[in-house]
Amino acid sequence: MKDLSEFDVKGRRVLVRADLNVPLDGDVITDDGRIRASVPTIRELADKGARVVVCAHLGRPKGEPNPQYSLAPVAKRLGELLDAEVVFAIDVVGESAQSAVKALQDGQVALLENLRFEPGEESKDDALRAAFAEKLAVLAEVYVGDGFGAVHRKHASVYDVPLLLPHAAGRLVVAEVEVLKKLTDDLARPYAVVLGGAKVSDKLGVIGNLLTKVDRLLIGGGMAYTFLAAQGYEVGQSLLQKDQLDQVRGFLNEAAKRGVELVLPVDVLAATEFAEDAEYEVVDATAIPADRQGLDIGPRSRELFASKLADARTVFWNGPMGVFEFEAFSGGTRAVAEALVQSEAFTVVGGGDSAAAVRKLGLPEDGFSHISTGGGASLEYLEGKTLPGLVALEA
Ligand SMILES: Nc1ncnc2c1ncn2[C@@H]1O[C@H](COP(=O)(O)OP(=O)(O)OP(=O)(O)O)[C@@H](O)[C@H]1O
Ligand SMILES: O=C(O)[C@H](O)COP(=O)(O)O
Repeated sequence: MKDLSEFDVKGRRVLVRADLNVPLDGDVITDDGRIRASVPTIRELADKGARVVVCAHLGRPKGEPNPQYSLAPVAKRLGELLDAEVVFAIDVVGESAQSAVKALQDGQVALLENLRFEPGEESKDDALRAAFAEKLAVLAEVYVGDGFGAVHRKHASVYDVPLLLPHAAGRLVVAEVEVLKKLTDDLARPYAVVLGGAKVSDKLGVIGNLLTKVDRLLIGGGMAYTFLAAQGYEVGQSLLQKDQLDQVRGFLNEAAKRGVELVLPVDVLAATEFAEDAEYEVVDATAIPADRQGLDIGPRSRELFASKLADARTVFWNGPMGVFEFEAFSGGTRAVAEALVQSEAFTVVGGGDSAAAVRKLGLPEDGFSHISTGGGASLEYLEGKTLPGLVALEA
């Protein structure tokens, strides 16, 4: 990948694809980690006199404008972190974007509205994506790929635009790849991977390959219920990926065959509803009442997971163990995070919400070897998949 210092950017329009997909409560950013992580590249370009055009996505608005997913609060926060004005375009490639870019002076920064307001961004139709990519590409003369959390997506701004413009990798992408490489090369064993979170269908896909690499796989969070259901247990109203039950049964067999220890929760906090103040009880993971949903792993599972992490020498963790945003259901995530902080292993946490959880729970960031901005992206990297955003930067 080309380094961005290989380009003379002074006076040139540089399109930076960042991952600014931060958690929001209304229009309040609850964790600005991904914005902070994007600052070094943007600042370096601005300091060198580039006219910096930042583009990014937020949430999954499905190809049409939706004020709930506007990047406006992110533009404000980015400006505060840069200590400079960030001009916000209220569309992606329309009049507002074009005039904002045209008006940029050397060293100034603009942020375009959410890329996913445009149907071309995520389209599986190559021609539609290419047409949108053209519109983005004309806004700039150079492309810098720095949205590590999105490099696993074959989206216009990640994959097609760098093929149209001279391109370089940003500082964040370079740093992330450097650390994650250590987890694919010569790693110290036992190697444990902890998976949780809510993007169950996305992340179940990586398990097949992970089983060829890890010694232990711990499954918590929203992921766990499809595994429990695959073993024939009732999971009530918990997150469940019904169409992937057969696939999960295959993983259970494969793990047994390969001697990979697959660790599932033995108890869960079963709540009456998805709410901060929901009533709940601790139940065996094999006996979740039909009208309840598991919102966190239970106390015995916390101990079990911590014990399985205690002697690991390499640990990768993606996805909270429960709905950590609700105090009552944050215990499992805290237990795993604390186990990693106490461990002497090489520990990597990946994912927007996982990293946010570490900070929200007040754990020291330097208690981990690396906190990655990528969840799905780092998992797919570890799985050995070729990632479209990296392929494009290497071209
Ligand atoms: N049992 C559960 N039921 C419902 N939601 C859950 C459960 N456990 C965890 N979650 C939710 O999972 C979300 C995080 O999942 P996600 O897969 O997006 O992780 P991530 O670390 O952000 O990774 P990525 O960067 O790929 O998005 C949190 O908002 C959390 O509340
Ligand atoms: O949160 C993430 O993992 C990245 O920003 C990618 O988002 P996505 O899973 O909605 O593509």
